[in-house]
Amino acid sequence: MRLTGTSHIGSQGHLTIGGCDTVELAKTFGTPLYVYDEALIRENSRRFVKSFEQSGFAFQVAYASKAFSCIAMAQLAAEENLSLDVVSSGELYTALQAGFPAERIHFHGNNKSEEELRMALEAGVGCYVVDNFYEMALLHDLASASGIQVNVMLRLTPGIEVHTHEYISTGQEDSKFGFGVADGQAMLAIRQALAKTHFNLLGIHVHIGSQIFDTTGFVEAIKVIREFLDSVRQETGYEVKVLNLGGGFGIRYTDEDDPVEIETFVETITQEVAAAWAKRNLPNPEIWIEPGRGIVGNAGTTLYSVGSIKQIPGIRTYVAVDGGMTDNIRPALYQAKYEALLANKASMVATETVSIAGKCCESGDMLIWDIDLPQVTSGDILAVLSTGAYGYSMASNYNRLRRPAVVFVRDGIADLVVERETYEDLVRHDRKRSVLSNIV
Ligand SMILES: Cc1ncc(COP(=O)(O)O)c(C=O)c1O
Ligand SMILES: N[C@@H](CCCC[NH3+])C(=O)O
Repeated sequence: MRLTGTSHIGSQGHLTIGGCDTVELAKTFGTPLYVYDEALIRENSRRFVKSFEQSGFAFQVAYASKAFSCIAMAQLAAEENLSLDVVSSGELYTALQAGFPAERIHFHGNNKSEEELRMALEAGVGCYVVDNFYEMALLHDLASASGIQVNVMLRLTPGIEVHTHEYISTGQEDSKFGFGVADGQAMLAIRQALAKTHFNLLGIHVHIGSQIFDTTGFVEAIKVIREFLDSVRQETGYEVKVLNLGGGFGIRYTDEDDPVEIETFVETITQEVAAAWAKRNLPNPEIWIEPGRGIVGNAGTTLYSVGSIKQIPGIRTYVAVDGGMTDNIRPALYQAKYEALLANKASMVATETVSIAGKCCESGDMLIWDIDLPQVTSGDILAVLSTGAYGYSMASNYNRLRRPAVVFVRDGIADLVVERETYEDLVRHDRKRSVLSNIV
């Protein structure tokens, strides 16, 4: 197991993150608890930014807030001079509450509603990544009614298959996202967008999928884009100012994962684009990317308390924790694998193989199958690593569990940035029946 960022095993044999003893964090804030290593979020952000700076390209690194959105995270992204990708009015609202500069917000999504677009227009969002013809017409009607000009990108489906889970693969032709390149929809979309007087067409966007380990898909996508843009230039004379290559940069969850480094992703992308644009005899475009997982994934750790332990002799030991699919749906949804350790026994050697079960009423609510741990006893604190992306953001109240709290840790200080939900929160929107039935 490799600990990342500021995580290490402290003198008491406890897991510490950001200078904080995680066993103490569990006592102070309760469990389950999401703990974020602030220094590592900043380091990941800076590695993306620095790699672009070294490339000489004009660029924007937009943090994809779907990976983990809360006010504190938007503040941190703003401090790191990142842009922000939002995909709903909820993510937009969160960013605005954090004081994130609207002009650095990019609005995504395959079904933005009129209400959401109005909210974005009012806020002065910096760019709309238009996904389909319905949205194009709606956005233009709203922009022209308000008499404003909006920056637009068109999301293309490049027809690329990447090696990742089918639920998080998005670049293939048969996808709900974007205008297909192969079927001619993308060319039609460019023509329509160019004809819209209230659009400033900045360029095109592609996002081929998530948790991608190598650069092949990006290289293929750039090739498809180059050929497409050559035809666009020939047919319309239009040339992009900005190329948005999306997110998807994979991280290491277990030893089975071997993603290339952030620097390699950025170097490959910039070199491929530079080579392609040199062939086209054109000055380099600006490049935008949208990493989510690559910024927060390995910076998050979830702490749980161990409760019941069930031994089925000769078969398996189930170690149940006080969370599960409600705070991390990824194992159930994508068969995602994680590493974990006992935070209070972090320097002890593993002596048994157990499986970590969640507390929900679903047999599929298993966080980890077959993990080697020191002798586990009820009351131990289990730390599941690399849960920073798509954990809290995909959390639910299934079985009426309360969503956990989130703390940012840094230099020995723990900052509570999202409170644990209360029982009152759970019934806040419930209403008692106002019409009583007379059926007895
Ligand atoms: C359009 C778009 N941009 C960015 C991302 C962020 O992806 P990741 O967290 O894999 O970097 C996603 C999610 O896959 C996405 O759909
Ligand atoms: N939720 C997915 C990533 C989806 C990215 C959104 N396009 C995951 O946990 O891996």
